[in-house]
Amino acid sequence: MNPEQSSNTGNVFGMIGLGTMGRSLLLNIADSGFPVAGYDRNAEQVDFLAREGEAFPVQAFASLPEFVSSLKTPRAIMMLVPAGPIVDNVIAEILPLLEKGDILIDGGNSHFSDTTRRDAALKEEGLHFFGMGISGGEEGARRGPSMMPGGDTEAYQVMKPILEAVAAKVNGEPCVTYIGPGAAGHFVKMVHNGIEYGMMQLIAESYEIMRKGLQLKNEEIHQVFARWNNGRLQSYLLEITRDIFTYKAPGTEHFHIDDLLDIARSKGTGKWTAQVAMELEIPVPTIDIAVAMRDLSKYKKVRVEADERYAADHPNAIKTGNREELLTQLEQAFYFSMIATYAQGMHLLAKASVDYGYELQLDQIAKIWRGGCIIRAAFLEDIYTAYQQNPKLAHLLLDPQVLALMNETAPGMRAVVATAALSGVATPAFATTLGYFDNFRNGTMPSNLIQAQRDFFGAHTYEVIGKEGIFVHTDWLPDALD
Ligand SMILES: NC(=O)C1=CN([C@@H]2O[C@H](COP(=O)(O)OP(=O)(O)OC[C@H]3O[C@@H](n4cnc5c(N)ncnc54)[C@H](OP(=O)(O)O)[C@@H]3O)[C@@H](O)[C@H]2O)C=CC1
Ligand SMILES: O=C(CO)[C@H](O)[C@H](O)COP(=O)(O)O
Repeated sequence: MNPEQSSNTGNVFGMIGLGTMGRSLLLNIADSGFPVAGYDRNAEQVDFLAREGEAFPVQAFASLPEFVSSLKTPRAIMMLVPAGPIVDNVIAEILPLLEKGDILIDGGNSHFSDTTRRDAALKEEGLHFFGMGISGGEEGARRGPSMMPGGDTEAYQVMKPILEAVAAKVNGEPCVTYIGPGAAGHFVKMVHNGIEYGMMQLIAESYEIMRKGLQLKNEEIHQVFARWNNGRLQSYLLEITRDIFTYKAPGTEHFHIDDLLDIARSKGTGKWTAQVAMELEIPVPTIDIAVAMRDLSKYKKVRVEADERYAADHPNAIKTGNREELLTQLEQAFYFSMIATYAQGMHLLAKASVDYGYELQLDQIAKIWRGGCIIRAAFLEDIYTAYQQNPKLAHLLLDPQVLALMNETAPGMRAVVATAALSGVATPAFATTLGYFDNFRNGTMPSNLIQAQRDFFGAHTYEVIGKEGIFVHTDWLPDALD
């Protein structure tokens, strides 16, 4: 570290990585009147910022030492570079240029275990480090994202005025709050993305029911999503989906959605959510199936071959005399599944809070997700209210208002899953979510049989009703070895 470079004047904030997110967030911060600096290893990005930032208090640098020297001390620097080893490389490059007391923020989608490791290593160097999830995509970063900072509280207090100024606002309140110690911010952002995966899969399955099952045209599908988004299902993801179904590429007469290959890519946050949920033994099946279906989508060649071989025996068109009735049921099924997906995510957060010591306040997390982020939705207001009323709520589905909504929408959910299954329309996320719910509300699961089987073949022992905590073994075939 180099103590020669201390300065009480200069830019109050610096950004490393001037791509989609970094440039947009930096311009947002500059928009609020803070003098800022940006650095990228890519000269084109530096030029782009210099051009776009002409009207703002922004300086763009192609040299890391010059960038660091331009910052007021203690320095506040955020990295918005691709997650993984690149973050470690950037830290290694910048460390010799920093002083004790400087603040380094990782605003990317880093895995929370990397953040835990970096937090410990940078503390040793006398730096204040914090991991912060940012959501909202390019437009959110530029106009107002939802931000999930965790880790060093001292650093958060320094950054708070800037973060609150640039965050999205709901009812005048900023969509940013201190999330918790260590890697809490990145953990919460990861679960946000897991919920995002679940919601996107449910929307895709609704599209499948409409286009293949009901054979609706894109204009009609647009109308349905528009109607949903005007009601209780209102959400950012439905809003953009509605608009996707009106877009025609310049010079073409057809809808662009029909040109897109049906292979869904991913950067990993959904998979990490599913992996961690299994580690923590929290069921998040809607998120699991969303990850699995993105994986299945990649097997295009095999799917096409299977389609040709199986198609005749598995028609997709839904034979219904009443299209409007099915669309009403679909709206209910979507709301039911949406609630269950958020409930799974909140359940995971509650467990991680205990096991990892994150001290999460679920009401505050729901509150900052109401605006700016990709999973913002009218229903987040209900989640916020539920955890405000009962911070110790064991599961969102036990909240009385949420319970009433689940009961009201369950008939539509059952009708959609049954109709789709009988017609051969693939709705794995809807079906899985219903199965999750039906076992969640099941006081006597058939798991006693699994225990009997485990004990039969492996002498794994089991508990007896009324004697929980005492494990016994039975010789299930007493005469077999005689
Ligand atoms: N895009 C989105 O909607 C969202 C992204 N995120 C997360 O934010 C982070 C950034 O994403 P995004 O802005 O989309 O990524 P981009 O790829 O658009 O931008 C990353 C920038 O970082 C630069 N970079 C890479 N390595 C270095 C380095 N060693 N030193 C300096 N600059 C470097 C890249 O330059 P080069 O072109 O040379 O590689 C590029 O300009 C990721 O972790 C992402 O997961 C979070 C929320 C939303
Ligand atoms: O964090 C985000 C939004 O909240 C990013 O857009 C994220 O990269 C999307 O995930 P994936 O690329 O895996 O679909």
